[in-house]
Amino acid sequence: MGNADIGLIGLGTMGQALALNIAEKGFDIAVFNRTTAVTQDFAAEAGDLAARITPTESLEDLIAALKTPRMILLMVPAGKVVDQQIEALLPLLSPDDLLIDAGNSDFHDTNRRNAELPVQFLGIGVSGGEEGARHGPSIMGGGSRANWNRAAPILTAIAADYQGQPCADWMGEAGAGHFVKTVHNGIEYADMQLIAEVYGVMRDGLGMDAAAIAQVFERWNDGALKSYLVEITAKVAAAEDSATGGPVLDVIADIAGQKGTGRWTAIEAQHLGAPIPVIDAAVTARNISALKDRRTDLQEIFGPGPQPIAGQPDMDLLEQALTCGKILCYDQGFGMIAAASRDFGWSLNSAAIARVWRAGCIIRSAMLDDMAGALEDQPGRPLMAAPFFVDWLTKTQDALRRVVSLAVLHGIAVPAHSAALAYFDAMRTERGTANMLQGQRDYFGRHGFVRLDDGSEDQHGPWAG
Ligand SMILES: NC(=O)C1=CN([C@@H]2O[C@H](COP(=O)(O)OP(=O)(O)OC[C@H]3O[C@@H](n4cnc5c(N)ncnc54)[C@H](OP(=O)(O)O)[C@@H]3O)[C@@H](O)[C@H]2O)C=CC1
Ligand SMILES: O=C(CO)[C@H](O)[C@H](O)COP(=O)(O)O
Repeated sequence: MGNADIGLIGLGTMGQALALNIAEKGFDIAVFNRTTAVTQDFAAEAGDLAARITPTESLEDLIAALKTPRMILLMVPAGKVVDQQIEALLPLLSPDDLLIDAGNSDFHDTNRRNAELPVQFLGIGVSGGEEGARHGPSIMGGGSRANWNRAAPILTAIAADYQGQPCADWMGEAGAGHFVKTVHNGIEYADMQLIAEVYGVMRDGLGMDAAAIAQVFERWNDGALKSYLVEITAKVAAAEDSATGGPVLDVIADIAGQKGTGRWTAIEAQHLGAPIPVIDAAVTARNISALKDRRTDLQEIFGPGPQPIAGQPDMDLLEQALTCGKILCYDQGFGMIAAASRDFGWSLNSAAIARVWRAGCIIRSAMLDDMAGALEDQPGRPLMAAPFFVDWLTKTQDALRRVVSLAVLHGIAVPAHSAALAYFDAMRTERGTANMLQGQRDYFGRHGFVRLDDGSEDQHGPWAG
């Protein structure tokens, strides 16, 4: 039996940063990577922390380096790689040993692994990118409470700290942690898309250059929108390209990558019947961004969409529209979490989730603390019905309406803002238009409808013949 408190497999961007973080917090860690040279370089560059790190070159050596019962964290790409890695480990493990999958796994896979594996298992969502992993990520745990309690001393020690509280918590059984991380990433996509749309209005509608745009986002980061994403937006906009001397932004191709978690959120929301149109719009916007050739062709046919907006730029209007869109996007994310909690029997605690997202993760923001408070005060109620957010939505909805109108009239695509506004209007409309859908369904398929006047079900209209 070895001395290491935990093992880590996968010394990529996240694995290396997590391993150093774990060592820095005083835990002995043994590490293994498929490519041995990476392990050797990592150990050689670990500096003062090297004393707490045991580099190993085979899974057998890794296992031998660990205290029993063992705890091993996997930080490898999601999907087949996780299954293959687990398969390779299983013959070396005992039933009490605990495997922790810390990558961005599909929560359905985590449900399956949790049910099937002959060892202990946790699926945890880790957010914060490389910097977060190194100095304090946000951690969303899923699996049995007992297994969480086993890993919690290490996971809470390495997590981000929000005013003395660790941003690491148990979300629920089985795949609950990876589910919450998936929704986190869906919100991340939406938050980023809302920001990118405001950038588009500034650049294409108002003719602002990257430096001016950077200054606006920097200022906004002192207000209601204070957040990591707004902070880095200002930095991205301000950065200079060494080759051209111009803004880096101007040389970055307008084609967004995506590894799939935003798409998973959109797909899962459809299964749950949970409306998340801002997240859907953000995923679709990334898909459209990838159709560069088609966009180039169509611009030649129709001419460019965006036209200059005349008049004085009103940055306050944009700030309020972005704030309004953001609140509505989070309302949708927490609505989806509530739907999953009901359907999967997970008892997900929305306020606790908001608390875990307050620091360390990519979507961390000042507003998440207000959200945690609002969700705590009114469990089971939508975020947008909480008095604090009712005030915000009341005072910013007009700006959202005006920015969407201006953008639409000037050919600037703002799908996430438009989706947020349509959601707001639809959600506060008691008498919607689905009576027409029901009439159509009954007309062509005798699907039946409910009568409003007496509540009778499976009624049919007078269209037979
Ligand atoms: N990057 C980020 O910001 C974040 C990433 N994540 C998630 O963390 C996980 C790791 O991401 P990241 O560190 O960025 O990825 P990297 O690509 O930087 O590293 C991948 C690691 O997995 C190992 N690996 C790849 N394929 C295999 C395989 N077939 N068998 C064994 N080992 C393999 C690589 O080893 P080798 O050196 O041999 O190639 C490497 O150590 C992913 O699930 C990702 O989605 C989560 C939050 C944030
Ligand atoms: O999980 C993350 C942040 O929270 C990862 O950075 C993830 O890769 C981001 O998603 P995508 O690559 O699809 O933009």
